[in-house]
Amino acid sequence: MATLITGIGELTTNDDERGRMRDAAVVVDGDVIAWVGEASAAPAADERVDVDGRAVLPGWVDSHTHLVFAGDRTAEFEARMAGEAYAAGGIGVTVGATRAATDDELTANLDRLADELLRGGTTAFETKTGYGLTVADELRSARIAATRADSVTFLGAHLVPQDWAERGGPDAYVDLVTGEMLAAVAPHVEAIDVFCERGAFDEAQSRRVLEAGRAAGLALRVHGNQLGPGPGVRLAVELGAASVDHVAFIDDEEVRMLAETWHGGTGTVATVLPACDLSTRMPLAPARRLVDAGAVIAIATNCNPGTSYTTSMAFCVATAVLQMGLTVEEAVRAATLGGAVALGLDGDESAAAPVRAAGSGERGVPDPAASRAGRARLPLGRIRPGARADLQVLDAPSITHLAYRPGVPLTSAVWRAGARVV
Ligand SMILES: N=CN[C@@H](CCC(=O)O)C(=O)O
Ligand SMILES: [Zn+2]
Repeated sequence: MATLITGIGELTTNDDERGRMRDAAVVVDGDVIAWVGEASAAPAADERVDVDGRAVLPGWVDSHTHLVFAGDRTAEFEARMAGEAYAAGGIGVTVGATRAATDDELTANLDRLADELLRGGTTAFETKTGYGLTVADELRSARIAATRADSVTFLGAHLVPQDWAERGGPDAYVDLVTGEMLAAVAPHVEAIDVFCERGAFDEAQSRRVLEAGRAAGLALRVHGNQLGPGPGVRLAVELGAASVDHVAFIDDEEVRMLAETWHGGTGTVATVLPACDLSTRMPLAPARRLVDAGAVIAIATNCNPGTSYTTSMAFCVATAVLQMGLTVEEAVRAATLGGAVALGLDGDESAAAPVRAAGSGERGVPDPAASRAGRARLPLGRIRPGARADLQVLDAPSITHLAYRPGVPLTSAVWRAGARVV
């Protein structure tokens, strides 16, 4: 059934050919965008929805979340607001609660947060394992994640579990992550990630994890330069990662390296996580410097109970404009198309492929076994014919109101894969 969405005062397409349009209309047919143009030239459709001059933009694509977890870290947050610094060890609190939770409890929590994302206009999201840290718990986390996420990332290298201190320590745990754990989880995920940071995994351990993931045909992601300067950005660029995330402590040379990855058509996305920077009282990632240098950025929530317990992409976009110096257009593009590019789901050759042969500039061919069931992937992040029909309506005349009226829930209607869900 085809639906004509008309009366669009301002349409943000992210499509280089169409840009931002006034007095526009969109036809949704099945799960795809079938037509985009001037409302006055719109074709007939089975159903008609008039948004009465409101702004329409693509659904948010949240490319960095940790939604398979149990428990709460309010006490840690209160201590942080009283001056205590964030430390990776807090992850262990959530690991304990997650291991103790049933599948139903983890699924219910994921559903609660996925529904919250949707109500806020997020029509596609990635989520990670990483609070199980045993083969069985990482495998069940990946399976539960796959029930709702558009992309799943294996983060067995999130923290060295306490019980490994006397079982050979970090290197022995990395043997498990890159061996039995990866073999079990790889068929259920699209990417592998590592927390390359003091208190988590060092450069050599991170390299081992990423190289094992690449050999399994997975896309690479890195939690890098979050708590201080470190090897994460350089490692991500060297190994052809799809994204390096956090990048709060990054120097001019690392900014240049990230921008340079895009000179050959593919590249490593720099994902900024504003809500996490604020919640951990860390410096905000230099999004303005990254964009000015020609890097491709994404904005994501990093929703997790430890450092960023929010599902609001609108809050992250407003913060990116008000505090990180981005224009509204840049922030909206980073929170939609940027996320899609980071996930290799924007449908364009220019995107970071799920797997990129390191250093060669060539695209690796994703190992079909590495992505779940080889599901057909409609392009995300743009409103143009052939894209998945993911769009949101703002109760506002323009996207500027996302920053002009920060904290106000402006998303008033959402279509996901052609179905109206809000
Ligand atoms: N830094 C690593 N992982 C999460 C934090 C996880 C936690 O503290 O529970 C992050 O991206 O911020
Ligand atoms: Zn994270």
